[in-house]
Amino acid sequence: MSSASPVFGTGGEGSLAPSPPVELEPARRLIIALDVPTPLEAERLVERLGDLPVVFKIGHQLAYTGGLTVAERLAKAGREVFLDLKLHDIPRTVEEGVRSLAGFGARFLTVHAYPQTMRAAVAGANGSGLALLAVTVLTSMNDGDAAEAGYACPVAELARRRAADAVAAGIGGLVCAASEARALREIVGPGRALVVPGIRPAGEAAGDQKRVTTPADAMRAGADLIVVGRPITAAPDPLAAAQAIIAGIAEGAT
Ligand SMILES: O=C(O)c1cc(=O)[nH]c(=O)n1[C@@H]1O[C@H](COP(=O)(O)O)[C@@H](O)[C@H]1O
Repeated sequence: MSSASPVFGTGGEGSLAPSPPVELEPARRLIIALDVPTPLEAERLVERLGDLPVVFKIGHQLAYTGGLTVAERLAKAGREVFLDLKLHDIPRTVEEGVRSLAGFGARFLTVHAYPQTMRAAVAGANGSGLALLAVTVLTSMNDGDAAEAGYACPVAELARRRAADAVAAGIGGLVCAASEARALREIVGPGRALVVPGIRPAGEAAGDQKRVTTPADAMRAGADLIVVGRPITAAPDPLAAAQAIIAGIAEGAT
């Protein structure tokens, strides 16, 4: 296992192999969402966070203003990078898109948990170091939102179904809410990463998130890594906010 893959080994299939999780220091379990408008602001934020060995996530907001270049620079500097592009398209487009993204040196890439999409992504990532994470049900959704989108089952059941589909497709990890983490662990076993967004330190505004949990509770529920955006990016002192969250990770992991 290389130092660039501290959580789980790569399966050589573009996914994470079901191997035992490795002990990780708490900071390595924190994924910070660089949800800012420009590469310059992203780089300033990274600088303010100093040498904390966190994972940096680049999503839609930053990717469309040059964020892939930021990803490449961070990866070249030895930082862990997560491309959160949530791919979902016809199989060929997904497979070739993943193949193109494999060149940026990122460690993680998200796709939506549709069987056809996941199989195509696994094919595209084959032979690269890119670990695929399938987004089960967005943490901004509750049962009412799932019904509005045409799903006849609660989000917890939809997440379970998608987790099973992800295992069948050979995907190595899932993005899920902490409320589903225990049930999904039963489905995916110990070797696949559970990545949990919707994290709010006690007392912080949920904003558009509907299935939220504190850092410590997410770890207690079985998260391998947690994703945090606004509680850090909007904090007056992002480094202090990140350190408080890392303390919560350590508390929940013991
Ligand atoms: O894939 C993700 O990272 C993701 C999945 C999900 O279900 N919910 C979710 O919030 N995210 C991402 O996690 C981050 C959460 O940001 P905050 O709500 O600001 O902490 C955002 O970048 C979202 O795009």
